[in-house]
Amino acid sequence: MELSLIGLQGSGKSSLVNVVDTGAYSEDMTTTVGFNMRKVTKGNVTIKFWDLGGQARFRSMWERYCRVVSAIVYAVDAADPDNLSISKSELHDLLSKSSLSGIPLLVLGNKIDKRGVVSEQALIDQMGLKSIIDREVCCFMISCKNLTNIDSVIDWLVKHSKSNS
Ligand SMILES: Nc1nc2c(ncn2[C@@H]2O[C@H](COP(=O)(O)OP(=O)(O)OP(=O)(O)O)[C@@H](O)[C@H]2O)c(=O)[nH]1
Ligand SMILES: [Mg+2]
Repeated sequence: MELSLIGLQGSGKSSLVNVVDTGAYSEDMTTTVGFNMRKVTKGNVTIKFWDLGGQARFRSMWERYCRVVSAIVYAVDAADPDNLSISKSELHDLLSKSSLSGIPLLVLGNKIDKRGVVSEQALIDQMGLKSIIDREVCCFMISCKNLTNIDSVIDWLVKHSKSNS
């Protein structure tokens, strides 16, 4: 299956691929320029991750990398409330593209190991997730650093690879 990883810069997309692949968190990640592709095998499922750059100059290419995927994973820095409104508008812009209609969405509130994290309910509210009604939407609060809920993420991905490929 193919997946795309979207979200603002610094939300933890590359950290997530790393943790899902190797089970280990590394502090010294560098910002993704353009995109990276990484294939990860979990059990008998091979997942091709399109890990996209989150900086503003790369956001216009998100849609192109989402067209063929079985699911879109959208990472949010849950410890940075100031970023939620821009994160919300970028998400809703992306989902408004007709080429992406119906593709399941997994929203991840990352960095819950930090202080000042928003609650899952607040994240759902502030990201406007309840208004997304044209597809399946799921939300988990995670920490790549402490490996919190990474197993739930992997279960969700594996489940969606079976039903969609
Ligand atoms: N405390 C904490 N820091 C994290 C966590 N996940 C990622 N980070 C840190 O957040 C920073 C950005 O992580 P990246 O994985 O590079 O973020 P990205 O979304 O790939 O960013 P771009 O490639 O620029 O779009 C890095 O310094 C990570 O170490 C987490 O769960 N907890
Ligand atoms: Mg990155």
